[in-house]
Amino acid sequence: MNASDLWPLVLSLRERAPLVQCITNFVAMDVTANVLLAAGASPAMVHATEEVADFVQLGGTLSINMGTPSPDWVEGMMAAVSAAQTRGTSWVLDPVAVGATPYRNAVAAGLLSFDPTVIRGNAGEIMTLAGRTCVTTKGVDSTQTAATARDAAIALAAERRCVVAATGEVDIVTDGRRLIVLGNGHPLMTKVTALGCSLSALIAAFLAVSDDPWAATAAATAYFGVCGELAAEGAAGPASLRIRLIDLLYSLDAAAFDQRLKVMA
Ligand SMILES: Nc1ncnc2c1ncn2[C@@H]1O[C@H](COP(=O)(O)OP(=O)(O)OP(=O)(O)O)[C@@H](O)[C@H]1O
Ligand SMILES: Cc1ncsc1CCO
Ligand SMILES: [Mg+2]
Repeated sequence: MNASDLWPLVLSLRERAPLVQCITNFVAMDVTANVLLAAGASPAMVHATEEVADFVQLGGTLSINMGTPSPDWVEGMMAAVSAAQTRGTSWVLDPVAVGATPYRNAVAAGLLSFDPTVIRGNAGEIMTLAGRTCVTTKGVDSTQTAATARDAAIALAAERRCVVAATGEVDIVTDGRRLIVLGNGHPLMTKVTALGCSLSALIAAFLAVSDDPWAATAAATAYFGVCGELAAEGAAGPASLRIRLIDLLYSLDAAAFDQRLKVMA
């Protein structure tokens, strides 16, 4: 995998503007919708139990994020993933802070039973889902490095027959057989909330433009990492990083992507 394998998916996304249905948390909604629009996708934040299954029939992909769960929202998530499974819709699970509380663990287990196409989490979340740790997550932020999560990510992907992305200082994307390690991004990205949540939704957008969920997840993660790194380098702090990231997702060109992409393995 290199830039010339991944970049065509970025172009497809910009050309095709796929619909991405998101049930995400209160913190992430605005930045997620803006990230998707800047990258060329068409976001819809739709969570009411009464309409989520009908919305799935419109033919978009789906991103489910359990960052601020409550019973009525979880009911909507379950109705959406059930409809997605029946229709064969590709969907992404972001298991925010799984391991932190019994409630979150139960929500994650319920969602997992509907076979996500991709699970994207930080290292602590991926290790928890793989049964490698008890409570090592510090709320929504990870206390683990993605490199530590490598074996857990492979095991989880194989067990669940899905793609797993474990993000952090390096990003690992695996389907249990194939593995790519991406070295882009910047530590300042951890000072902006919900960038991981936004990446999960961006992965859902890329799922719409590729038949290979592993390649789609790698492309989304690489593109986001390169844009985040470039955004951080010119930023005065977290707030300007956020704005610059949205601009770069909109304007990044093939030459800059090619020059910056760090495929480490
Ligand atoms: N130390 C770091 N160095 C470089 N890039 C990083 C670092 N930590 C996170 N990133 C990048 O930030 C983005 C979000 O990943 P992260 O693992 O922080 O998600 P998260 O913990 O789920 O975030 P959130 O819950 O706030 O949405 C990814 O693109 C990742 O590569
Ligand atoms: C800060 C925060 N709290 C619940 S979800 C969320 C966004 C980052 O995951
Ligand atoms: Mg997260």
